[in-house]
Amino acid sequence: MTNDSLIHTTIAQLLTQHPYAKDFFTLLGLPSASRHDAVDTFFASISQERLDNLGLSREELAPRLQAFIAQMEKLRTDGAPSVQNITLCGGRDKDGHPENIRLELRPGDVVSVVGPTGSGKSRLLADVECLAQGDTPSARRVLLDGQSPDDSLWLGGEQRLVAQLSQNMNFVMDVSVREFLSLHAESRLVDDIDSAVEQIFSTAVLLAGEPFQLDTPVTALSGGQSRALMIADVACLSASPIVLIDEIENAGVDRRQALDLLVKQEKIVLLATHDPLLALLGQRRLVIRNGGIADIIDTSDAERALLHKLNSFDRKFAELRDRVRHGQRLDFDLEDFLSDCLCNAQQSAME
Ligand SMILES: Nc1ncnc2c1ncn2[C@@H]1O[C@H](COP(=O)(O)OP(=O)(O)OP(=O)(O)O)[C@@H](O)[C@H]1O
Repeated sequence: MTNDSLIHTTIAQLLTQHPYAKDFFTLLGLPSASRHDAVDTFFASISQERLDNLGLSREELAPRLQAFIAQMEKLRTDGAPSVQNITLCGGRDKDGHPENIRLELRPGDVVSVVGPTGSGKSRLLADVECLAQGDTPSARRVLLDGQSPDDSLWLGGEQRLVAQLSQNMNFVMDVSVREFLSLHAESRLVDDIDSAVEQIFSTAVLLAGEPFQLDTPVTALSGGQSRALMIADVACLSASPIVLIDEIENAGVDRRQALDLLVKQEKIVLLATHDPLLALLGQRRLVIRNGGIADIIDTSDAERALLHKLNSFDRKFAELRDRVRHGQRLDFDLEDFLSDCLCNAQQSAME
């Protein structure tokens, strides 16, 4: 739309084509009665005092509106920032010893980050998050498509390359799950907000295992539900191609499904964990010792086969957790329980 045709159209028509322009008009103090006015009529009716408060001249309004629409359309059509690979270039450990690694990760890669408490797992995730360039305590560098990222990538907001899901997630907004998801979908300029909200919500409920409702206030969600909601949100809505997860074991989330979901979206996933089942879900694991990557272990076929069997043990343990959660006693025969576990494991190994 040219500047000229834009200012002669009615605000109502413009909002049908570009719903996000509502924010622009609201800032200028649009009363709902003015929606049937042409854009230029509305611009002419804005008081000089309001323009002075906003630091704008009347002549600037039309070009500003056009630039705003162009920028929003660009965001809408550009979609996710794309990355073919990231390269992690070693820095040094806590004693200053060099970390001799150069690790390339591609979309769909899941890498676990393992190591004792305090060894530096979170530091590694933080280095990826800030796209470190030798400027963090570990002196690591992160390259995007083989190059140092350029400054435009530190824009933040929704075009961010990296999404982080951390263990401590507290909502501070007093809104319902529906409002929270709608706001996010709106800010991502999603066309069909209701379907996006439904999709994220049903995925989150599946992951959480414990049902909640669309009108539940986000502040009333349990730790596991909040985490499930954020994982579903990142998987279904976030444009970020890199996802960092700091521990999902204690959150009552179906961890396997959560990871599968992220992998299907062709994200690069780095997952710090102490849990053997999660660690084995990655194609490889980075072993952190004293602040440095001490080893890189590729998950072997034997480990994958073991994981399959251990998962059936885990499902049996999940039944126990459920019983405890529902206030039941754990009075069962241990021998029977173990032979049940083994039988399931053998069955799943044959599938
Ligand atoms: N290479 C390094 N050089 C200097 N300091 C480091 C390095 N790696 C980690 N650290 C520092 O060591 C401390 C512990 O690291 P971090 O919190 O990453 O450990 P962690 O493995 O995530 O621990 P936890 O399992 O308890 O979450 C932090 O202060 C971190 O900044």
